[in-house]
Amino acid sequence: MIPNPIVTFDNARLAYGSRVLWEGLDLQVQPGEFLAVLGPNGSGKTSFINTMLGTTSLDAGTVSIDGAPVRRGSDSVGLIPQQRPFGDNVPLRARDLVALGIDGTKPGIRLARRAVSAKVDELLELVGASGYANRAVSDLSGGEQQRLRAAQALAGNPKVLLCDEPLLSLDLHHQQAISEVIHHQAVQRGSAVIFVTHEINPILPYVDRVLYLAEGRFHLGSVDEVMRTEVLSELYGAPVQVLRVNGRIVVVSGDGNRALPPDGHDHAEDAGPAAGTPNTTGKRA
Ligand SMILES: Nc1ncnc2c1ncn2[C@@H]1O[C@H](COP(=O)(O)OP(=O)(O)OP(=O)(O)O)[C@@H](O)[C@H]1O
Repeated sequence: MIPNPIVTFDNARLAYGSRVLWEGLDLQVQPGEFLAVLGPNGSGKTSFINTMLGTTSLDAGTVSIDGAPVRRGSDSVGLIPQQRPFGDNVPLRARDLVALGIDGTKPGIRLARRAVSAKVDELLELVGASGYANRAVSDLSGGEQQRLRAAQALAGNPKVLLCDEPLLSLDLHHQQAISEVIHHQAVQRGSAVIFVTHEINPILPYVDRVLYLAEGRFHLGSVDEVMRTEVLSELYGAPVQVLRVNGRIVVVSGDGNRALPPDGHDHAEDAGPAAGTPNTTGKRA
């Protein structure tokens, strides 16, 4: 039996002024599903996440979580936000930050201190952060802080786990480890994972479907359906080649000379690739 979807977009549209980011989006995400969201800078990936957090409103259509209209601060939704360094004045240790994900926003459901501490230890271990559990958050590197954000989001065991470029500042080893932890959350605990990324390769083994946003349009389907030369060329309105190299996906600009990340965006050159090619906190909101 197919379970009820946990996230449902119905004929959804998001525009800022005259600029349409996406429209006509019908999407149902099932518990345990892993959805990757790709697209070039400014295509609307973070805005898509924000509509599920209730911090950005659709201008047509609906989005619901667990059968109810989206609302801010829902316990059903967890977020690993885009990386922003914590300021020097954050007076927290690593373990305090993770603990906020357990009891920070739930008056009345406080666990005994010892239980919280054990749970924090478990989460720190999961993301490979036990070694700096007692250090001040503001003294940690970007990647170390990002692993804590992942632990904090997992602490609430959310039905929907929103991840906004969670691997950005991580080294390869920790990209792999955090991807595995997030996949485990989907498979073992049934969270629907919605994972915004510029780099699909670290999560390629786990992705069930891809939502690719570009040029005010989108394409939704399996990796094999979406990450294809014809599909991405049509989406961008310019020639792109999608290659598989040693199990990795490489997107190459239309002239075939330059490899781009799988989102088609040339991060080394923000003006975009060669002419004629695609240009390409805590806990809950
Ligand atoms: N509140 C807002 N009002 C007007 N424009 C906005 C607003 N929020 C975002 N935008 C614009 O909408 C576009 C999409 O932004 P968004 O952050 O969703 O893109 P993104 O795909 O996540 O980009 P990136 O890959 O760079 O993180 C951008 O051009 C951005 O400037």
